[in-house]
Amino acid sequence: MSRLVTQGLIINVPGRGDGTALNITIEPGQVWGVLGPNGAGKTTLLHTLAGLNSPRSGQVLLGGQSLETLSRRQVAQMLGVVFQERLDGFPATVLETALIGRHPYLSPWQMEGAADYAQAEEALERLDVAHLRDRLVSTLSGGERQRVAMATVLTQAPSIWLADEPTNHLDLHHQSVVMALMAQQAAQGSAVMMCLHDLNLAARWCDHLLLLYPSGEACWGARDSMLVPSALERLYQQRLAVVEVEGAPVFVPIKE
Ligand SMILES: Nc1ncnc2c1ncn2[C@@H]1O[C@H](COP(=O)(O)OP(=O)(O)OP(=O)(O)O)[C@@H](O)[C@H]1O
Repeated sequence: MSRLVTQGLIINVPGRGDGTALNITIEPGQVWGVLGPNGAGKTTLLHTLAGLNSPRSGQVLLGGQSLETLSRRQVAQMLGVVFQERLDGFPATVLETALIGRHPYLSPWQMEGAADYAQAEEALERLDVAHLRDRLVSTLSGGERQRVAMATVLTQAPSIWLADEPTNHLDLHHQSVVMALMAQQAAQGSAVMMCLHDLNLAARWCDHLLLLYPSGEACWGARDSMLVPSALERLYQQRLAVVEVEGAPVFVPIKE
């Protein structure tokens, strides 16, 4: 299992000062949530951790090796990304899309085998989209597409998950399904980091949080040390009321 480490990482958000250098270790078994308002740089951070954006300075280590020294194939065998925006215009069925998750393990012209199909079909079941296996992804609803994207990364079976708003478009039940899946992946030894807009899902399911401010300032640590109402109010520029439900805090915006 691999850990993800950032050393003095400054993400490159155009026109913004450097802010806080990120020195973070995401250990196998941990579930990290990245919180911050629109434009704070959450997606930029995730893309930088995946090697899709270059950092302004510092570096990212994947399984002890600098991301820059690894091939895309090596990266894809360790790290899976659930993107916020997807180009689903390519005409592929749900099953064909999930099978893309096996490509990092196949040689260029190798066809997927029975074990690859079994893994993809199991992932589709897990995300409640098996009944859609022969449908074109372009014909699916927003929530169905989101679940297919999750199933594709589950088929990839990465030891590090980076998920950008994985509960986007999902109804309440499927939000829980996805968060439980992330927790289960971590319990099985993966390291998970996800950007979330829902503070309450983060409070319930994440064990570590990174708060990212629009200035580039950041702080991170164990969940309970980060869920400080005054810090969250400053983060979102929004007054909050806090109640406790089933042992977890629930944050509600106060009507101004
Ligand atoms: N190519 C670009 N050129 C100029 N500015 C950019 C570019 N890409 C991103 N930005 C800016 O960088 C900032 C961070 O964007 P990013 O998408 O990382 O934020 P975010 O925290 O994920 O936001 P959201 O919550 O809205 O998804 C934003 O202000 C965005 O407009």
